Amino acid sequence: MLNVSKRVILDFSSRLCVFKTIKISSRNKLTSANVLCKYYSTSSFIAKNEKGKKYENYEDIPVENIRNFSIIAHVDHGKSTLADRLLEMTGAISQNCETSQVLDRLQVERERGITVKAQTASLRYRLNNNEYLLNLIDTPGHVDFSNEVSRSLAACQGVILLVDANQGVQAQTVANFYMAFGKDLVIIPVLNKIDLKNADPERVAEQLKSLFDMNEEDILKVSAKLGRGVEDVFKAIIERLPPPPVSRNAPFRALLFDSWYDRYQGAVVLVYVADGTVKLGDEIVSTHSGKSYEVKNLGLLRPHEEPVTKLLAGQVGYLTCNMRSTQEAHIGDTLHHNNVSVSVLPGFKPTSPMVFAGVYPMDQSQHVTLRSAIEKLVLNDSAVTVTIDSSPALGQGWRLGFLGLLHMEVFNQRLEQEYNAQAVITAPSVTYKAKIFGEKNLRLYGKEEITITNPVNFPDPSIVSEFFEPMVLGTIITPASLFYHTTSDFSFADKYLGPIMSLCMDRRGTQRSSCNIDNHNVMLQFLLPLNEIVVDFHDHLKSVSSGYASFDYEEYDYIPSKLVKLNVLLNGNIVEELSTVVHISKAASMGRRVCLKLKDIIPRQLFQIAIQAAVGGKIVARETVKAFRKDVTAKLYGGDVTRRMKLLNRQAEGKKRMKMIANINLPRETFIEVLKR
Ligand SMILES: Nc1nc2c(ncn2[C@@H]2O[C@H](COP(=O)(O)OP(=O)(O)OP(=O)(O)O)[C@@H](O)[C@H]2O)c(=O)[nH]1
Repeated sequence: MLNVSKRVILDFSSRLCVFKTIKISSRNKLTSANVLCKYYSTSSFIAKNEKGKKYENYEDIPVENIRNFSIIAHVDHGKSTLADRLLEMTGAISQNCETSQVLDRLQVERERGITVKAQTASLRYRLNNNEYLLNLIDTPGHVDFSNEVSRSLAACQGVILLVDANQGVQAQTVANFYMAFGKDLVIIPVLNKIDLKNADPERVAEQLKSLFDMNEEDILKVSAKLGRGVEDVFKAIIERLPPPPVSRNAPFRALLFDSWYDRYQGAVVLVYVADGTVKLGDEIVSTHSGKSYEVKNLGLLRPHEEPVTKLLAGQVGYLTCNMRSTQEAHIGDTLHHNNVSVSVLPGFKPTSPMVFAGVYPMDQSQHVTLRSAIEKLVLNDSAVTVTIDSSPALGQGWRLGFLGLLHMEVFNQRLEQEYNAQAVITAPSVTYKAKIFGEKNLRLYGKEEITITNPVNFPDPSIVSEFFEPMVLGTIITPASLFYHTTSDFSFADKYLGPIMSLCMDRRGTQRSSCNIDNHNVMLQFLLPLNEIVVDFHDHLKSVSSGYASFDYEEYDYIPSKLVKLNVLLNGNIVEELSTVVHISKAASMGRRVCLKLKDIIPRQLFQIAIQAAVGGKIVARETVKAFRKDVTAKLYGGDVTRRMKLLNRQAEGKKRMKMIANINLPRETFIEVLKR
């Protein structure tokens, strides 16, 4: 029966279908009895250990007293704040701890107020005289980091689905719910921020009931900020979540689900011990690479590193074993003892980068520094793909693949802040495909269908029979009022709905479905070209909806599309780094916008700069940056007009020479800025 609901999720690309099917099946008592009850269940898993026993070591805590869980939520719904409260209430951090959001350790996370990297903390908690080890895995909320969420869930048996009681269910909440539901995890629904004046927990609970078939009595209401109701969260974790399904007597095997780089220890890997025990000095093997290592350090994160001598089944902890290169710590790998065969744990679907951009050193003398910074950062952020690239203007560099634009910006910021490496990042582009024809061309490319990750490699359209571009299925949740004109006819009339629809249409979107999730909120689904949403779609959506609409997307497919390469020319020279691939219908408007943007960004120089946008040989837009005028005749006191002309002619000649040899300096931000609308 579990398979019924899982298949439903896989079979239907539209989430709306999923909602309906789950509802139908639960009505038919198909899933309600077996699947849905998992997160409604209040049957106790409380361990029957000796009452009142306090364990001295983590090793003494039996598997029945371990719970592995994650907090998932839409961005800013309060995951990190709730994590702070859980840490405080278990004594892992002190109550007057200066820095809030303890698990948001990166500088970029604190500055931007977002979680980028999933963090872990092992908490000791006492309930009814029993001591428990609760492993909390904090996850990021932004859609660009959903790979971190999915990895964290692999080590968990349940999740806290946190929803802001003021904002209600958002697009990411829906995505997160289905991610956890698809993995068959126990889901504890928690409404947060009930202290807010505008909080409406009843309305949000209704949304959870109507969208996910949840029971009113299972929904917890808390204020993570004030700590109100947080005790109930602990209780629910212990009572509703099962202990990890592991065996301490079986041979050791562990899932490697995260890693980071430490200057002194090399790669530190985070593991979930699925069976057996691993001790300091043990010889372990990576199933992925077949390499063997000696275990050097073991420990739990509380959330600071606390060394232990062994890690036991059910525990989540860190391990170092002299893994040096970035490739060695393979996310999703199974580690086991040398010469002991074990079955491999299910890994993860490799994440595919959505956005590609060139990364170059500010000048070639910084190449080595930047290379080592990228290598180290990639170890912490395995979603980034790296290939070597070079550009006539920027020299030797790399082409990096990211999960989205925020991911790219965060990567760049981390390069600067954590590794002091300055980089120039070129205009981001998505991956296109093209079908080549002609025997000679097929021989040249070696295959019929080629992938284009860099506009520089855009093939000549005369040898291409068809181009393809990637599409995504976008889900938007926005407030809207429902007005009934007559009993049989109704229509939406709302100040946000219209602008959102036109934004999606403008981005070449096609509407797939719409449904109202309660009397105030509508969920829309659009098929959108990925290229149209990577750069600034989210910002525009927020601005047309006064910040209320939320957006999430999932990969869809490649569809045939009329694509062209838009070149940017400065004084007649193509600047390849600014080239983009666009839909033919957008070439002229995009060209105009890019030219206008460049006109604003490029500083005025002593000579005139012609900015042009061209498709093939056709100029589609042009702007001019006027030269600075220097009054070379200022020092003349009267005198003959020929003297004046002589000075002006000399100046004109100088300018002409300068234009020919001029190397126009573009500010670093240019490459990303020009693409924003
Ligand atoms: N009033 C009120 N504010 C809260 C509560 N919980 C969190 N906040 C505030 O909501 C904002 C976002 O909280 P975070 O904990 O950073 O949210 P998050 O979900 O971790 O955000 P991301 O890491 O970006 O996904 C912060 O300003 C918090 O102070 C609450 O219970 N009540």
